[in-house]
This record gives sequence, structure tokens and C-alpha cells, in this order.
Amino acid sequence: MLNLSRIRIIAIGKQRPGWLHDGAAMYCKRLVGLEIIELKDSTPDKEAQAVLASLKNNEKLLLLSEDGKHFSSRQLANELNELSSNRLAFVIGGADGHSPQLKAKADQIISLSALTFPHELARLILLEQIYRASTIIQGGPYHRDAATAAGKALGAITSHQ
Ligand SMILES: C[S@@+](CC[C@H](N)C(=O)[O-])C[C@H]1O[C@@H](n2cnc3c(N)ncnc32)[C@H](O)[C@@H]1O
Repeated sequence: MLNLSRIRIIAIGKQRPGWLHDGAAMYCKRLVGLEIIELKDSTPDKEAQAVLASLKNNEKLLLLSEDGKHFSSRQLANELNELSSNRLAFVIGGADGHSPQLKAKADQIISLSALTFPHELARLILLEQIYRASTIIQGGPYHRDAATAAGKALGAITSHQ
């Protein structure tokens, strides 16, 4: 079980009003206890200092970066479940990404895709994936594996033959 009150998102830059903000707010309502803090955008080195200064004791540093490790949603749920005895801080970078020094200090670098997203979209996708992970860990019906959906579609086709 994910303890959401031990999970934070540290975001460089603000989320402006608009549909990304509304989408993020919807997932935040489902993720009661999860905290988001926003740090001022500047240079990657200064942003790194601000991130490190805002980390709590024994908080795992999970950086979001397109060049990080790729996970399926189930793999990410397993990873978060394994880390769930720790405090977790997901960090979303600014326009120029994370400094190499911050990357060297990370406990994990997580890629949401090889594509580059604006930071506000990365935040929304991350929130959705944390929500998805929490439902996978709880065994809820929200997540459906591609193989399961394909199997159902195949079953529907073969039952009509
Ligand atoms: C506009 S992107 C920065 C792109 C920049 N080229 C870089 O070196 O990271 C802003 C932030 O959004 C997040 N982000 C964007 N695309 C991502 C992806 N595919 N996977 C994980 N995080 C992503 C990262 O935290 C990134 O630092």
C-alpha cells in the first residue's frame, strides 16, 4: 500500500491555470496526502541546490527525465511498492532539465517516455501514473494490461466465429 502522505512532488516552476492545471487537480483529489511543492525556476545548478535543500531526511530522490529508466505501469507500481517504506520525492525539472550533479545524487531516474514533455504535462502524467500505481498495488480495476485487453478482444472475435 502506498502511503501518499510520504510522497511529494517537487516541481521546478509553477503550473499555470488551464487544462493541465485542472487535470492535475483532479488527480490530486484522488491522491489525498500527496504534497506538491513548487520551486522557482532559474539555472539547473541553482535549481539543484534548491531541490537538495528542500529534501527531508531519508527522502529518496526520484528524478523525472526523458533519459531515465523506462518502466511499464506495473513495473513502476512494483518499484514504488518496494520503496514505500521510505519518503519519496519525485522531482520534475525546469526548461533545461536537471543538472548532472543532481542526476548523480538521484536514487532513481524515471523516464515517462523517450519523448520530451513540457514540465506541466510531465506533472499531470506523473500524477496519473502514481494514481495508477496505487490502484495496481490495491488490486483495483482502474488499470488494465494491454495483454488483457488484447486477450478480451481476441475472445470476442473467436466467440463470433
Ligand atoms: C521541458 S522538460 C526539460 C527538457 C530538457 N531537455 C532536459 O534535459 O530534461 C522539463 C522537465 O519535464 C520532465 N519531463 C519531460 N519529459 C519527460 C519524460 N519523457 N520523462 C520524464 N520526465 C520528463 C523532466 O523532469 C524535465 O526536466
